[in-house]
Amino acid sequence: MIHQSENPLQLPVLDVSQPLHSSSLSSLAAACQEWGFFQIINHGISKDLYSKIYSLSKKIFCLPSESKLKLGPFSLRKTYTPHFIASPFFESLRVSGPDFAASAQSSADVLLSEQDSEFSEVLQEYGSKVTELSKMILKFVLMTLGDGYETKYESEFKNCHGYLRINNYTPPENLEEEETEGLGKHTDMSCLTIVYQDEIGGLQVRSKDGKWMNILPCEGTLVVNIGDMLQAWSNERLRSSEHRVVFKKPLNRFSLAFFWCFEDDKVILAPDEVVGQEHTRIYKPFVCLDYVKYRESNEKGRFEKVGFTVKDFAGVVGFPMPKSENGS
Ligand SMILES: O=C(O)CCC(=O)C(=O)O
Ligand SMILES: [Fe+2]
Repeated sequence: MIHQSENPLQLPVLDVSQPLHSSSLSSLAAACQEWGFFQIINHGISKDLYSKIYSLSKKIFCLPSESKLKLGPFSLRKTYTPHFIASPFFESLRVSGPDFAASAQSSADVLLSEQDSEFSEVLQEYGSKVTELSKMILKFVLMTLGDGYETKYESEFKNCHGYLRINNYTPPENLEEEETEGLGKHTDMSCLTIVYQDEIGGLQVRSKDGKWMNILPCEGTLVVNIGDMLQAWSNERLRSSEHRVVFKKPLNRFSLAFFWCFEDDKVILAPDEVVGQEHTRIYKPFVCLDYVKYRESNEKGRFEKVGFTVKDFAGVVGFPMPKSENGS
């Protein structure tokens, strides 16, 4: 394991083509507790695959808004998030697994006139690869909890599923204010998120004492972060950190975020051995889909805004359940 040399944030870089050595495991454990973020290399996703997705997606994002809104939040498919929902400068397209090809094709069929299967083929390839990566990384993350925890994979995580969000950021025409947000601070709802960012940069993670730290792009490196589902399941031994995207320069940014999540009907409850005898349970058990709905049913929560986190939803102390949950 090597460390990124750029300032300011030094996240460990995990070589996922190698078995995990004990020194790597301890830096990974420290990063998962302190930042909830780390990076991976030798992951098998080529720049060429990313570039193909980039150019095909750009064709879609360049279409007029009226066309894209056929997939918008008020349409049947709801796969497109237009500008001004998460931020004025952000739009995204969702592609769901495990049949990424079918999901991508159904969006392409609505938007693109010429029949072409390339978009769905490249997304299937990307989706399958990042799914396998998620499984492997999740096992590594479980190992950071201690000996024997990787066995929890089979009993707890084998029904996880993933979806991809293709994110397109367009800066304001006059970028006067330094650090205009392209995507406001939020935590991810997932167990794990894997992000392929381009060379523009702008991704930041918030430290425990509230400082924004840059996660600089580095060719061949993907960013991995822990999401709320794993934070709750691990009784906060793994951290789901707030992060955001800012424009440092007036340049477009393009990223692929893959969310690896528990199945909808999973009851998330930290196992006793994860909680440990000397700790108290921080979360009440909750059904995964209820949390997703809680976030999505609320204007502020919908786009993963802080204030609608898993702790607000299921934290044990002083966090009332939302109205729909307690029947009032
Ligand atoms: O664009 C990025 O790098 C991050 C995107 C992100 O945080 C998200 O989609 O949840
Ligand atoms: Fe995120």
